[in-house]
Amino acid sequence: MASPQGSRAPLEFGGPLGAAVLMLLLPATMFHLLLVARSGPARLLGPPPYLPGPEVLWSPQMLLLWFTWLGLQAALYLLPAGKVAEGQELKDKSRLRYPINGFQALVLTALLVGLAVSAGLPLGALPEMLLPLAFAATLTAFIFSLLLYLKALVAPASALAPGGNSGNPIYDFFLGRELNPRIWSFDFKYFCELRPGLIGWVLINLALLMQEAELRGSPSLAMWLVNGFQLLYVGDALWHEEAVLTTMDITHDGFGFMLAFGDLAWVPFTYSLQAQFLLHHPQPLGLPMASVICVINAVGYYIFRGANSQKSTFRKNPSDPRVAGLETIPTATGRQLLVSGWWGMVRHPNYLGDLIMALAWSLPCGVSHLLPYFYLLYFTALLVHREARDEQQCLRKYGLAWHEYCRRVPYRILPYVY
Ligand SMILES: NC(=O)C1=CN([C@@H]2O[C@H](COP(=O)(O)OP(=O)(O)OC[C@H]3O[C@@H](n4cnc5c(N)ncnc54)[C@H](OP(=O)(O)O)[C@@H]3O)[C@@H](O)[C@H]2O)C=CC1
Ligand SMILES: CC(C)CCC[C@@H](C)[C@H]1CC=C2C3=C(CC[C@@]21C)[C@@]1(C)CC[C@H](O)C[C@@H]1CC3
Repeated sequence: MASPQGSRAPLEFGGPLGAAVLMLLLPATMFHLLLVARSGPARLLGPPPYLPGPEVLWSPQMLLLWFTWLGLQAALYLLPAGKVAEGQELKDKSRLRYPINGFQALVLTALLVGLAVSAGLPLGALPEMLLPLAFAATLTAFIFSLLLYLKALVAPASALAPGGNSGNPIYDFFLGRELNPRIWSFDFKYFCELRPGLIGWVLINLALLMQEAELRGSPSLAMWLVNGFQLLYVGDALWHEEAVLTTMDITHDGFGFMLAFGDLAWVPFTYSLQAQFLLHHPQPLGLPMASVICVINAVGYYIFRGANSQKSTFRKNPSDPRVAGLETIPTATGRQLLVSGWWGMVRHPNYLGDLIMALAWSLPCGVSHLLPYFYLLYFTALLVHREARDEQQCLRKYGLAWHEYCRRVPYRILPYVY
């Protein structure tokens, strides 16, 4: 089948075989991590301590809890709080509208959870429920992706994504066929990208901190750091929610298993791995080392936020005094590319900042185990692959001007190395 533009889009992620392997490997990896994080040896590459049977994974109560969580986040999404933003222009020249109230959703969730805990909700019991909850999230992702695939069968061609319409059902199920699947104004991809998973990640971290306090009298310094750093990251993402409207996930990728599983299951249950590890493997951390780690996180955040804000300020208004003095390359599309400031240092300064923060999230867990460094390893692979995909898209968009940018800024993520 031809892509919506009329020409075949190149297959990504290793084509149908790659997609099939990833659909098995990603959930298996997530369950492996959940199991080994609580095991004594906590070996990333060793076998899991046991294979959980259906009685451990399947629980109607946990399924209900999971749907209550999704329902709460959906209700907060629909609250008429905050502004409404327009997305990028679509092929038919229209623009979709999106509510920008993710930060309010985070604050309201915190208030509701605070109230529930003071009324006796045992949040510290959540760590014991991670396996059945992760199973419920994975099942939801599979069923949801199937429904999205079926919905795309009746969607107009103009609603299809450039990538996930190869005609191969496995590949298209994985990548997602429809670009912005919606029911009325409820945008499924945008909702999933930022709300249930990211806020769920923070909530799981908090539950692990409370459980540690129950077990050991008070949370450890390492646990405080991991919770603080990751809360900053999630708070920042929701505060700058509008920026997600220009990411390739929203503008280019369809909504299929990759993003449904990534957003709903992978993010909350694997991104909380460091806090899971710390609950079961307490690590001594002195103030001098903690201070060094805080500085590393601050440097990473400074680069990440500086680069992201510089680009979004420039894209909104190139004459803004904060960016007007920067050097640019004109492109045939009428848009310009920044070639000085953060975007003159490497072609993806925001990825560099993100990776430095990833290192700071693992360091509180010490160096005795590889397991807490899983996020750093996975994230490096994800960003290297993502950078290559973005590069291809920019080459198609900007042609010669992109070649000129690559000549002027030769390094992709790490200056003088890569
Ligand atoms: N924690 C996680 O799991 C993940 C985090 N992230 C983070 O999310 C954020 C968004 O990442 P992502 O969506 O991948 O991409 P970017 O925010 O880096 O956006 C890439 C786009 O920026 C524009 N651009 C590239 N170079 C220039 C330039 N020199 N001047 C002006 N514009 C330029 C191009 O789009 P155009 O020209 O059309 O504007 C390009 O397609 C990043 O900070 C990343 O680290 C991303 C993925 C996963
Ligand atoms: C499991 C798969 C291999 C890949 C799944 C990818 C998803 C987990 C990520 C794709 C893009 C993401 C973005 C973010 C979180 C992870 C996913 C959903 C952010 C929201 C993280 C915070 C940043 O400030 C913005 C990011 C946008 C992209």
